[in-house]
Amino acid sequence: MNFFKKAKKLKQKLRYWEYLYYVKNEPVVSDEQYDAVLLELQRLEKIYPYLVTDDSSTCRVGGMPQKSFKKIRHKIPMLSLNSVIEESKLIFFDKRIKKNLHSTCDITYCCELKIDGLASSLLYKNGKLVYAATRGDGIIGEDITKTARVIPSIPICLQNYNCVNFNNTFPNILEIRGEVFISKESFLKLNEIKVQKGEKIFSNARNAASGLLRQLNSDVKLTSFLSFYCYGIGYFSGKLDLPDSHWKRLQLCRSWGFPVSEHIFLYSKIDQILAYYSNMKIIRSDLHFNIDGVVIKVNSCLFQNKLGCGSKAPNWAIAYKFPPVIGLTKVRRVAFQVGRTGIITPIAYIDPIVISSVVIRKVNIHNINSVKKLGLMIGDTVRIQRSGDVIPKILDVVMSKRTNYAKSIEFPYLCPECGTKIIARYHTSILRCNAGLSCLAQRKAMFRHFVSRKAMNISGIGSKIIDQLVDKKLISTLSDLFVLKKHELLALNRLSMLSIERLLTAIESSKKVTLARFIYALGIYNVGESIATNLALSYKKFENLVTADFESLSSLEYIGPIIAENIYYFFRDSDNMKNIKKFFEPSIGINLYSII
Ligand SMILES: NC(=O)c1ccc[n+]([C@@H]2O[C@H](COP(=O)([O-])OP(=O)(O)OC[C@H]3O[C@@H](n4cnc5c(N)ncnc54)[C@H](O)[C@@H]3O)[C@@H](O)[C@H]2O)c1
Ligand SMILES: [Zn+2]
Repeated sequence: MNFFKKAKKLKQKLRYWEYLYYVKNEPVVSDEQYDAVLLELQRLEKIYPYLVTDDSSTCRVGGMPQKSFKKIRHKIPMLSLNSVIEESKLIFFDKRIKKNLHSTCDITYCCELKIDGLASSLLYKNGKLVYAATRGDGIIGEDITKTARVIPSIPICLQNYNCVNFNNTFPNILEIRGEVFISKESFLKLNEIKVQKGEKIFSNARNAASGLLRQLNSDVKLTSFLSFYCYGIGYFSGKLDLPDSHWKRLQLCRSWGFPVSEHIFLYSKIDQILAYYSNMKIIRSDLHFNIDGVVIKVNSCLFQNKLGCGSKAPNWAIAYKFPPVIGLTKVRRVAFQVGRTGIITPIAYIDPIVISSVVIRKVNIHNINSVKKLGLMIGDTVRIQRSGDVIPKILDVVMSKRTNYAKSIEFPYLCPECGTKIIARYHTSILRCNAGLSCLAQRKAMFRHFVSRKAMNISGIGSKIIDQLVDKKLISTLSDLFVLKKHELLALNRLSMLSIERLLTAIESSKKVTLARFIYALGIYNVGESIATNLALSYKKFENLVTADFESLSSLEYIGPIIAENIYYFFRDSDNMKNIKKFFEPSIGINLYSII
């Protein structure tokens, strides 16, 4: 692949992940995976500067504002931060600052906690809060004024605590910037409430803060779980001259009533900064909120102005992030789970372990090659990493802790669900039950996928109901779901009349669906959410996709020939087409009302 194509692919991938992370609040990859791809793009763009375009994630603040919100244009852009994990890169940052300021002396830095929440901007006119906005894409943010007014630590009116110098006067216009977050305790409470309500829990505290802050109709009780820390002043105007250093400005903000973290220190020697970082890493677990690193900022506002900003981040600050959290635990058993496409995945059941406030009980090991590579045995102690949000992963086996009782893992020869002989493609490391939809595990998985939130989003129909419906042969092809009758549902265990009514309403309203979701819901092999969205955008109409020839499909940049072939043959299969036709018959009437 030429570099231009490669860069284009990386940009598309990053943009899609950003959409899921910032807009949908549903990341599908870990922060490390995202950062690794961003770094790959950065490297490519450094060697071939002509690859740099305005829409590249290396130049943009990722977080396009959601359509459903009123928009607010920031008075000055709200940027992100460049970040480093290695000590050597932090040292290099200090050197670069000195070089750019033509200084041989030490520079004073204001060192702060990097709170893991959402950047927000609060605008005060003559001391009164007039609006609040998210960072959005850095230029335009989402209007969150209503929600911000309910957050207890956000002052509605500025105060004047111990402020001798400013005589009860405030800037006419003052824009405060800070992080909205949820404390560890409130996060747990919030998820308890969600469990009680039978709703999906938030996967981590940042997600929870983002979810609560960006509610369209804010629930006052839940919103009051949010907190705010101020970390700077954006725009200001009026007669007042503000102090000339970032640290003094933070003190002023504190005196106006804004919460400012206590863990803010001024240092000029790099060794002091490294020690600060190490200390914060130690006290991190005792803090009542999550941090994912520290932020080092040039303290002098004059120097900040001289150093200026790039399109994505200021040149005068850097986030020095903590490495991901790792925990040790034991593997108790390994089960083999049959997925929608018959692929059998080893799942390690572990002694439950809490990492970043989430209990982890099982870890997906993907395929038998990974089991072999890890050299994993039952009873082994393993290191588990849960990077930011998403999926936990076994990093390695702690061999020094292996005992004589460790048992080797037996790979199955028969499908654990239907007993069909497994096609053991050991060379490709994939185990697969080829029984297709006659393997009940696969049929159930197909329905679970179809109703899932990112597909048809039919709430109230969980795995247990699907299992019963399939076992009782009430559904066998996807369209059967739409012709389920009340009396059939009444035959299921534990379903009240009310939940049946709700379920039927959910099924009915799922008929109005976007083309992208519908394509994804069909469960074509290897067509995930991203490819489904791209297919919808490319073909615009379902008929166009159905009739697309192989040349057209394989010319798409975002899929390779194998997926193109899967899609092509999926729509050439007479059973598939028979079922698809049913969706659009008047008795069901699926309505593809928009592309994405
Ligand atoms: N997993 C995914 O799919 C995915 C997708 C997109 C982004 N990400 C993650 O998000 C990161 C980028 O997000 P980002 O642009 O919000 O950057 P960031 O979170 O790495 O850093 C910038 C943000 O830090 C916050 N912050 C906290 N304390 C601060 C302080 N004291 N001073 C100044 N700012 C402070 C502000 O909100 C600021 O906007 C990536 O590095 C990646 O790890 C993950
Ligand atoms: Zn099977």
